[in-house]
Amino acid sequence: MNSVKIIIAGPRGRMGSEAVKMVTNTEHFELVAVVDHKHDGHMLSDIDGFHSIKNVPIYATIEKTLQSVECDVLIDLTTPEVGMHHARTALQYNVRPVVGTTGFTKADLEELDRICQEKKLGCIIAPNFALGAVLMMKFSQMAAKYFNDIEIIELHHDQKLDAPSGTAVKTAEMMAAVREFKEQGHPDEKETINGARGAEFNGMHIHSVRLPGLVAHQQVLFGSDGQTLSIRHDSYNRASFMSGVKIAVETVMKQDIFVYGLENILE
Ligand SMILES: NC(=O)C1=CN([C@@H]2O[C@H](COP(=O)(O)OP(=O)(O)OC[C@H]3O[C@@H](n4cnc5c(N)ncnc54)[C@H](OP(=O)(O)O)[C@@H]3O)[C@@H](O)[C@H]2O)C=CC1
Ligand SMILES: O=C(O)C1=N[C@H](C(=O)O)C[C@H](O)C1
Repeated sequence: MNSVKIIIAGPRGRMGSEAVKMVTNTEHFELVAVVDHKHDGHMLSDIDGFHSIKNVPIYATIEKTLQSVECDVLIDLTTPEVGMHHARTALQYNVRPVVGTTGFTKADLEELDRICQEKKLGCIIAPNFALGAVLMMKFSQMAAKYFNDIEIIELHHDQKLDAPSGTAVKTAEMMAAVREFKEQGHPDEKETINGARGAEFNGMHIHSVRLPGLVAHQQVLFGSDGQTLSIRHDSYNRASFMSGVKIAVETVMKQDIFVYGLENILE
């Protein structure tokens, strides 16, 4: 297999630094550059934590990176506005994006889908790369056919910028596709403190917990007459996401379509 030439945006981040490790430790992957708005012109080996990673240049912008190196795939782990710009630009340069960044709008996803169709290029956006989390979403979707009383509780570290999490939104979308619609809770319920019932999505409620010590966790609660069902997934570190990132990079090289969600590429 030819090696896949990869650029990573956000290499100093919690996820980006783990992705640098995964890519440089994978035989058929080659890290050819990174995008870091704060270290233009440096080498990755100049940065603490990356001293052993040689010959990887840093560019401040995606444009400069794509004009300077030849590459196949962009892995983006930044912020929603930056990630959207990176994905759109990568596709314009015929580079396939694998995006873990969350917080994209429906319009963002539709735009990327449109560009992929025009360019006949693959792009994978996955709100959660942990295989266990993908199963949690799929199991929740299965359960939502039979239990339409549902509450989602997602719990994350307190440095997270977006709420609800991308995973919670994706889970709610997957369940809404099969669930008989129901407005959750009592028809006359009133919040005495704003937000007490969480965010509302298609009649379901999503509760976002932020605490130091947590990494990424989600519980989907189903209720029915005399019974409840809880489906829970926990990520205790960022390495838990990397097998999914690796699969996404391998898959995006063989695809010429837009994919939203890792569940759509797993056997
Ligand atoms: N799909 C999945 O499985 C997962 C997705 N995520 C998502 O991934 C994203 C990143 O999460 P996390 O790693 O925890 O966040 P971090 O804040 O740790 O990392 C984001 C990084 O992006 C950098 N950055 C910001 N702007 C730019 C830019 N213009 N160019 C290059 N780098 C830039 C930041 O640098 P600086 O701080 O110096 O500005 C920072 O190092 C989030 O959206 C999160 O929700 C997280 C975990 C799993
Ligand atoms: O910011 C995080 O940490 C995570 N973000 C993703 C999300 O928003 O769902 C995936 C995972 O939950 C970790």
